[in-house]
Amino acid sequence: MALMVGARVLARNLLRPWSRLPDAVPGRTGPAAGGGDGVRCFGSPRVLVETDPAKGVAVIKLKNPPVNSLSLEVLTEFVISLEKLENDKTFRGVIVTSDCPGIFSAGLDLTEMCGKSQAHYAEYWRAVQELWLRLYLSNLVVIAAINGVSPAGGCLISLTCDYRVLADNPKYSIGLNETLLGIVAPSWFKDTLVNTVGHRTAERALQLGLLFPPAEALRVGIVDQVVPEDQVHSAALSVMARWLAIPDHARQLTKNLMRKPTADRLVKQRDADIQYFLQFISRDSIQKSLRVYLDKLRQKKG
Ligand SMILES: CCCC/C=C/CC(=O)SCCNC(=O)CCNC(=O)[C@H](O)C(C)(C)COP(=O)(O)OP(=O)(O)OC[C@H]1O[C@@H](n2cnc3c(N)ncnc32)[C@H](O)[C@@H]1OP(=O)(O)O
Repeated sequence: MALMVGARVLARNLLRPWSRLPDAVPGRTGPAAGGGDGVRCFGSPRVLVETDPAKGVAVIKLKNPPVNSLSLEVLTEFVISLEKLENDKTFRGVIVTSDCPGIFSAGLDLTEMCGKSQAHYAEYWRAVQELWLRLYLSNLVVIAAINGVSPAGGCLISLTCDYRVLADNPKYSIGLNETLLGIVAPSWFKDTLVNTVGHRTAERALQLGLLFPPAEALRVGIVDQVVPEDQVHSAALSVMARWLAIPDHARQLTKNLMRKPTADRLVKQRDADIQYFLQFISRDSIQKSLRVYLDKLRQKKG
């Protein structure tokens, strides 16, 4: 029942025409919209989309202050934005970045996984799965312009992209640090990391919950390029041009060839994966670990 409710809510959100999103920001054009002539902006307050139809490129900027945690709303709005871009033949590539200074994304929203109902957990997890599947198999060229720290779910978003550019700032670490929270990265998080850095590096990184600073992130291959902070966007655009020089059909089929077997493993057992998540996240010991971790984050300021 919980699964049906979750699926219904997500389906309703996904099918909702863009213009009727409650928070939709009307399209703006031109320099005032934050770009040069012809740059159009649309999106929702938490997921901004700037498009440059002439270049066929869009920029998705996560804007969920203070830390761009991936709440249910963010996940849903992200999927809707991506779907809208994919359905518009004008666009061939998208850059994913952050509008929150110093933070790419703090990962999954811990408050969505703590002290909530089973129905909520199911709905939330289905939304996490949906975003991963959409990004991982997107027909668009997807480049991550990582302009801030990127733990756990933030790292996962980057790993689904075709190429990762990281800003060279020692504070901007990236990795799947789930074990540090006393939780376990699901198998498809693990698969995404293994496909990027190889088995041994992934095993060590996952067990130790490693967060790699830029130079090390480049060395192990969790990112493809490290550039000065003020060049992240221009570097992402240069990389995009290179990827867009390849004929779409050949690149898309090749991407599918490389990624479909991994995605299919989740697609074939989505409901079982949700059930596993429900059982895991509902355990008293896991809820306690998450509460302790959240309290520690909150007390940091005091
Ligand atoms: C089968 C189960 C699998 C589950 C998989 C989970 C994958 C995940 O993604 S779990 C999330 C893992 N994320 C993290 O470990 C990151 C935690 N956050 C941080 O380390 C820091 O916040 C930061 C380095 C990202 C930013 O540090 P900064 O000093 O700028 O900000 P803070 O003062 O720490 O935080 C501000 C504010 O935001 C709250 N917050 C931080 N992270 C999260 C989060 N992931 N979810 C929800 N809320 C978060 C933090 O508690 C502060 O809240 P208050 O303003 O209320 O104190």
